[in-house]
Amino acid sequence: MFSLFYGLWKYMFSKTEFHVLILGIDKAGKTTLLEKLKSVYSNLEGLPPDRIVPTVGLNIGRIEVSNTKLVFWDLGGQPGLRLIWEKYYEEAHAVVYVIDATCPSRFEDSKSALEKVLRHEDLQGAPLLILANKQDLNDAVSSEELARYLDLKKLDERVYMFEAVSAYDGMGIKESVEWLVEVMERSKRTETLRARAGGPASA
Ligand SMILES: Nc1nc2c(ncn2[C@@H]2O[C@H](COP(=O)(O)OP(=O)(O)OP(=O)(O)O)[C@@H](O)[C@H]2O)c(=O)[nH]1
Ligand SMILES: [Mg+2]
Repeated sequence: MFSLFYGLWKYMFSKTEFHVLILGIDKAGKTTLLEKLKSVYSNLEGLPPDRIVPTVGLNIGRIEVSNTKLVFWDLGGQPGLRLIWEKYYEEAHAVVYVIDATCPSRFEDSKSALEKVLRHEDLQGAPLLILANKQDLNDAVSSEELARYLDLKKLDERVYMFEAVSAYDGMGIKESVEWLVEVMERSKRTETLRARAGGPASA
């Protein structure tokens, strides 16, 4: 009996936890963004940019926003490491796709890597936030320009947004996180993941 009440109590009062996958090609600024998120939303001081090295494994960052826990998974974007991305798709509630907005010569690479992500069936229905990063630099293209450059097809049914950010000065970070929380809370994808984990289909 106690365990039944405890289970119910835990279900009602424990905070929802969402998994957010941070993807993008190498040097887009994913890890710098993760460290910025930690600095903005937790007491922990994130690593300064000059101490961040290219990612080979997985970096994890946990933050809390109102009553919601977010767990960010940051993976390496070098070509040989992109094969690992799909191992994390099944458990992800949403995807943040980071693009270096100052580097048009790599937009094509970014676009094809993103299209491959979107084609994967394990990510069906996952909300997508595309970040035009490095806005602190003069030559960064805006989020609208980036959207035009990418000209993504296949976004039809997906909930998505483009946002201009800077992982250095924090521009656009709060708007991004607010959007993510809002869409994940009411996404069909979240219901599906909850049902798979054995919880009620909606809360
Ligand atoms: N000016 C500026 N530079 C940035 C910003 N974000 C990242 N950088 C720089 O871009 C470079 C790559 O940043 P990382 O965070 O390591 O990139 P990444 O996407 O994690 O790269 P991989 O781990 O190799 O996939 C570093 O020199 C960063 O300091 C930004 O918002 N503004
Ligand atoms: Mg990295």
